[in-house]
Formats: sequence, structure tokens, C-alpha cells
Amino acid sequence: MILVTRKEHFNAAHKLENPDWTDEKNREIFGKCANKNWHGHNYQLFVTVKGEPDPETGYVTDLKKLSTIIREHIIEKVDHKNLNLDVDFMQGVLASTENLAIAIWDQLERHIDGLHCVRLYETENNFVEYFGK
Ligand SMILES: Nc1nc2c(c(=O)[nH]1)N=C([C@H](O)[C@H](O)COP(=O)(O)OP(=O)(O)OP(=O)(O)O)CN2
Ligand SMILES: [Zn+2]
Repeated sequence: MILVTRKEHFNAAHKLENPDWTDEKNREIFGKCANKNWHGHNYQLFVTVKGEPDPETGYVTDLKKLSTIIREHIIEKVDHKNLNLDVDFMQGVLASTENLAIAIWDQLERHIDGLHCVRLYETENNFVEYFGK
């Protein structure tokens, strides 16, 4: 078994806000990311597929095709968008990196055989990894 990864990137805006909380509570928990503090991130998305190399191609998966799938189903929907307002698969979801990675997995799962990991960097220093349920 071998792991194959494609990296993509997108730029998106968000804020962190729990609608069930007061502004004060949101500020206490989410700090500068809360309430009216819309801001943006340059997200780096790594999608990993696992499998055995095909004996004829040597590929686990064609990385060009993997890129096309990620771009069609994720990047086109999130790049230069507001995650809280514009993205259909993030409606009603708190726009944390964790929830965004899970939502991305849920979008990609049906299109990618052998999907193994969605790794999402929100900043240079902060990233999450999701391996499915
Ligand atoms: N568990 C999580 N914690 C935080 C998340 C998250 O998605 N999951 N997100 C944020 C905010 O989005 C925030 O905007 C992150 O930016 P920042 O704090 O500026 O991150 P940096 O890595 O650039 O910060 P440094 O302190 O300079 O390393 C907050 N927490
Ligand atoms: Zn943020």
C-alpha cells in the first residue's frame, strides 16, 4: 500500500461565530476571529489517496485527474468566497478548520476511490487532518 497526495490551495474569508451564544461569549471563545471580524486565510489543501500502483501505469491514481476532481468539487466553490455565506456545503456549519476539512471529505468521498486523508492548513502554523469516520 502506498499513499499519493495532491496539494491545492484556495483563499477564503470567514469568521468564527456560534449563533447560540452572545457576542461576549463568542468573543471570549473565538477572540479576534469572532463576531464582526471577517478575515481571510490562504488555505493549503492536501488530499491523500491510498492504494497499490496499477501494474500497467504505475499509478495509484492519476494525479492530474485527482486535481481536476478537487478543483471541480472544492476549489471552484470556495476560492475567493466567504465560507460562512457563499459555500453551499458550509451552510449552518461553524467555519473552523476542523469542520471545513470534514465537509471537504464529505464532498470528495463519493468521487475519489481510496480517499485516505484530507489535510487542511488554515495558516502556516495551524492544520488539521481528517481520515473519515
Ligand atoms: N482548533 C482551531 N482553533 C482555531 C481555528 C480553527 O479553525 N480551529 N481557527 C482560528 C482562526 O481562524 C484564526 O483566524 C487563526 O489565525 P491566527 O490565530 O492568526 O493563526 P496563526 O497561525 O497565524 O497565529 P500565530 O499565533 O501567529 O501562530 C483560531 N483557532
Ligand atoms: Zn480565521
